[in-house]
Amino acid sequence: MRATIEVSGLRKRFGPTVALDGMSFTVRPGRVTGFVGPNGAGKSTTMRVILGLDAADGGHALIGGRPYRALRSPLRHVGALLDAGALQPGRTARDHLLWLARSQGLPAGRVDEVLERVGLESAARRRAGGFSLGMRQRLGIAAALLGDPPVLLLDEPVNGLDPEGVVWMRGLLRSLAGEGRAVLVSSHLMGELEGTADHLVVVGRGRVIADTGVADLIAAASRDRVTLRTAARAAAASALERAGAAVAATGHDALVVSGLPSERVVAVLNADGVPFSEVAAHRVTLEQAYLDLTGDAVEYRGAAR
Ligand SMILES: Nc1ncnc2c1ncn2[C@@H]1O[C@H](COP(=O)(O)OP(=O)(O)OP(=O)(O)O)[C@@H](O)[C@H]1O
Repeated sequence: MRATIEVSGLRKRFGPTVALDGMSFTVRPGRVTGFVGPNGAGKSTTMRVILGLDAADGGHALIGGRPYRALRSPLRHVGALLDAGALQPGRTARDHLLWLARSQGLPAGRVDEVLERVGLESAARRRAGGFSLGMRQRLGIAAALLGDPPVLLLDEPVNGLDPEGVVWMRGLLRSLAGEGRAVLVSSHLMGELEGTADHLVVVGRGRVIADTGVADLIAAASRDRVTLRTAARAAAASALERAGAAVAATGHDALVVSGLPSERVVAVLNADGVPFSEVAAHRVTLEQAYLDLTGDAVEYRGAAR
């Protein structure tokens, strides 16, 4: 089976609310694709439609070329973490996974493998009802991995994880993609995705705003941004603003200058006799690049009501 998710022209309304308005993108194997956008942009609805939990009004969503409902033994094709709270609190972690394996015709031997992979071996015989949110997330991931699927969909997997758990999750997602799986991860934490995702699908108001490599997005947003070190911050800022740049202070002797290439920044400062000690290319964070993309576009926020 091909390790891909293809979403094409999905439309979905909830009464007067347009949740999906022509959502289209492809998740490719061997990389982590971040799925991001403001609250209400349609991320969860898209994931639910991919997994056959919601029916779309139009368009289609395919896993390895087939709709979810046409998959036999779906856990072998796609693993999902949508709601880590959805488990029987009285069951032990191991029994929960054994029940799931049995119901899907998967070998019971997989249960101990996935418990080890998510670091829950020592808690395997404890009742899941007493698990912390982080442990529930790990158990949810274990369930998603039970069928060794080539495609994974994870909704906010770092939610509720402590810093150690976040580092662990990042490593796990990287290694799952390294094994050639297609990994789609929704998140609100851009800082997290910066260290994890190779690719980003940015959505707003039920459709795709940008479908881009993380490195390309950061490079594009960093273009014409320089960091300037100067003891004469006020004089530098006014000279550069007169030349058309936007200037922001980032430290007692540092400015970030946007809108002018570094050679122009140097020329403007020299022409005004403003001293400086350093002009360097500025690399924006993924969060800043994302805000550049979505921040000024009110139309991308929320769904039409
Ligand atoms: N079952 C439902 N009934 C009514 N409206 C719904 C339902 N599910 C989603 N919506 C609406 O559809 C739109 C898209 O919601 P969705 O949960 O897919 O967005 P999201 O991008 O996942 O948001 P968040 O980041 O807050 O999780 C929102 O306006 C939401 O209120």
